[in-house]
Amino acid sequence: MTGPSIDTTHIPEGLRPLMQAIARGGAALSGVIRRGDRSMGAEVGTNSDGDGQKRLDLYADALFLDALKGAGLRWFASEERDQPIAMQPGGEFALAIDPLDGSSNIDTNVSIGTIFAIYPAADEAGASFLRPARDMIAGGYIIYGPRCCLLVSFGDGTQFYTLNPDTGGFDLTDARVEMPDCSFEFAINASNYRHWPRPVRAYIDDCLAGAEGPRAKNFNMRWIASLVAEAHRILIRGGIFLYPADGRDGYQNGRLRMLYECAPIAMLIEQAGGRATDGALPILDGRIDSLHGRTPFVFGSAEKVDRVAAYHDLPEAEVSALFGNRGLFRA
Ligand SMILES: O=P(O)(O)OC[C@H]1O[C@](O)(COP(=O)(O)O)[C@@H](O)[C@@H]1O
Ligand SMILES: [Mg+2]
Ligand SMILES: [Mg+2]
Repeated sequence: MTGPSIDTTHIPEGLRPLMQAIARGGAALSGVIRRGDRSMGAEVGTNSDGDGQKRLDLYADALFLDALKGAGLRWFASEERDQPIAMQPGGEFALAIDPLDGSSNIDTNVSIGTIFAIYPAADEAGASFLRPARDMIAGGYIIYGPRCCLLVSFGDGTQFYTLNPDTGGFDLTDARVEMPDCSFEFAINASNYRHWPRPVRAYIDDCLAGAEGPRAKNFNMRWIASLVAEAHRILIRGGIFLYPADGRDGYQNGRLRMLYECAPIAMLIEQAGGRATDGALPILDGRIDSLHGRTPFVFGSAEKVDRVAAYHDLPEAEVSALFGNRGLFRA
């Protein structure tokens, strides 16, 4: 793939070819999404984890695999593939990707995205990916919304780029995003309330109790069902996102994947001044032990994420108390 890509002024030199390839892939995918071929939302298979795959999931996976050829990658791991793929033998980097995040929104023209994490390559694919999340060299996402934007962190702040429709390249919008916290919004799939662990129920109960409850504040709720879109909103105006473990079969570690969903989003959020945990411990302190492994995920404004962790430390009597009696958490 050739053509315009991304303003490289703030991108570390060694990562420029790879970031240019990712940007070209993202711009190309954005064009396909904009054209709106309705067959892209069709269910065409299932991945190794049993998740349904839409035509656009597989199209995006193939598109990025092709776009990243010759960009210094040794290993390519994708949500849509059972095993990593070997790329250039001398490549310096290993890239894990969720090529199309938020697939349930394809048909409805709601924002969807791509998430990626870049690690230093080891001789084996396993050693490249199954390592502490803090080894990540870069984490980022592309959001295909009313505007197409690319956010990336190389470990020194979070950078924000916007696709320029006139040039087809990504222009720098903000070299260092700082997440404000002007929002009392939480994002969680509330239909799973009955399956949540008690500390999560207690936290949400207290938000729902509003001005009359222990938080003494009215909260607002959002659930887009596209992790990238929730992350983008929270980076722009603050708030909190939770996808906890729950009692449903197969949800003992929640729904979201550590390698190519939670770890890169956690890096972007931390680097913008926020916090990202599994409910208690920082995601980036976690160690990935299987390619498609899941983790409970809580991220957003530091104070809100810390408060969720504190609910996990509450004595059982406090967690079970009706919100009005949860004395420790009066605003
Ligand atoms: O349908 P649910 O359970 O609310 O889950 C929504 C979550 O699932 C996801 O769509 C999973 O990602 P994929 O679409 O890449 O499988 C997230 O983007 C989103 O946060
Ligand atoms: Mg996803
Ligand atoms: Mg996906």
